[in-house]
Amino acid sequence: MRITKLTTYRVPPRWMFLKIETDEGVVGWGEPVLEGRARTVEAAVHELSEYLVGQDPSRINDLWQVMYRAGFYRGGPILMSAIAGIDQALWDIKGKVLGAPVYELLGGLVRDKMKVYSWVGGDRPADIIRDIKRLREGGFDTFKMNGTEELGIVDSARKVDEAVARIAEIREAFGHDIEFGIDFHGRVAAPMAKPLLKALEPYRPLFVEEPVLAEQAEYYPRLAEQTAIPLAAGERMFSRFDFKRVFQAGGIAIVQPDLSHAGGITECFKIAGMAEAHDVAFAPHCPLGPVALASCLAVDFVSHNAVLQEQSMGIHYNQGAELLDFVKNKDDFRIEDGFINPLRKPGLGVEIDEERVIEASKNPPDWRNPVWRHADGSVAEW
Ligand SMILES: O=C(O)C(=O)C[C@@H](O)[C@H](O)CO
Ligand SMILES: [Mg+2]
Repeated sequence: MRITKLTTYRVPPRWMFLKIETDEGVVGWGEPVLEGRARTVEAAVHELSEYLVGQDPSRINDLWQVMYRAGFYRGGPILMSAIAGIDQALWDIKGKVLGAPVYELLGGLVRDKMKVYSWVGGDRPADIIRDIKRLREGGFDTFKMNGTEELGIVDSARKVDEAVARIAEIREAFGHDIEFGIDFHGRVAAPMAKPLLKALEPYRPLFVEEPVLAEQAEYYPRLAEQTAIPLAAGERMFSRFDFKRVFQAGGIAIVQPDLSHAGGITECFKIAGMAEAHDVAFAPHCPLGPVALASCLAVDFVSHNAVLQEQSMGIHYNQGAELLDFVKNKDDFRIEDGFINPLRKPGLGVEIDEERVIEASKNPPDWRNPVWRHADGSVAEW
C-alpha cells in the first residue's frame, strides 16, 4: 500500500481535518490543528506531504521519526501539531486495513468506559452555576472552568478574592456532589500562583491546570510543595522531550498532552507510559473536534493512569459548529452518566461526513483568540 494524497480542510469552529488517501482506497482521517494557527499547521502538513506521498502508511513509527528528526529543526507547537494529525490518520488507516479499533492495536482495553468532563463558563468565568446545573441534568458531575480574568504579574487581594468567591459559590451550591478543575490558563504568573493556590485550597478543587505558563515549569515543584491541590499541565508541551523535564522535576500530578499538538497517538501513548512510571495521571487536553477526541480515547482506553478526558461539547469556543457536526456515527460518542464508551469501529472509530466537511471548508473561519490588555494597555495573557 502507498500514500497517494493528503488533503486538508479548515472548518468551523477552528478545526482542521486531514484526509490521507492510499492507492488501495483506504482513507484515514486526522485533525492537525493549533487553535488560531490553522493555516500555519496546514502549510507544515503539506511540506511534510512531499516526503509522505509514495510511502507505505503501515510504517507509522518510521514515518513519525522521519517527520520529527529529518528536518533538523524539531518540536514546538506547529510541527508537532502537523505530525499529530498525520499520525492520527496513519493509525486510522492501519486499523481499517487490519479491521481493528486502534485501542486493540495498542494492546486492548484497560477499562470499560472513560470518565469525561465538560467546560463551564467562558473566557470570563461567568454563568458557571447555570452551566453546571444544566450539565448535571445531562449526567455530568465533573467540570472545568477558567480561574481568573486578566491578572497582573502582581495583583490585588481583591482579584484573588473575586476568583475565590466564584469557587466558594460553586461549593455552596453543589457541595462535593461535583468535582471541578480550575484552569489558570497561563493567566497567572508565578508571584500570584502562590496566593491563589493558598486561597483556593479550602475548596479542594480536583486540580488546578497550568498553574503557571509552561515556560515557567521550574515553579511546578515549588508550588506543589506549598499546596495539596493536584497541579495539572501539558497542553503547551509538545513531545516526550518537553515532558521528561517535568517528570524529572516533579510537582505535576496530572499531565494533559493534546493528541493534536503533541505528536499524535504514537507520541502521547509514550508520554502516558512515562507518566505512569512517575505515578502521574494522564488526562489529555481536547477542546477540539471529533478526530482529536477519538485519538485521545484510543490512548485513554489502553492507559492504566488515564483518569479524565476533556471533550468540547458545548465549549465556549465552538461557535459555528459543534463537536459531532461532521460525524456520521454520532451515537458512538454518547456520554452516559459522565462516561463515554470505546469507539469500536476499525481505526479511530469516527465516520467523517466528508460532504459536510467539504462544504464547510469552502468558507473557513480564521479563528483567533482575543488579544487581552491590562488597564494600563499592556498585553494580558488570555
Ligand atoms: O481546554 C483547555 O484546557 C484550554 O486551555 C483551552 C485552550 O487550550 C484553547 O483551546 C486555546 O485556544
Ligand atoms: Mg487549559
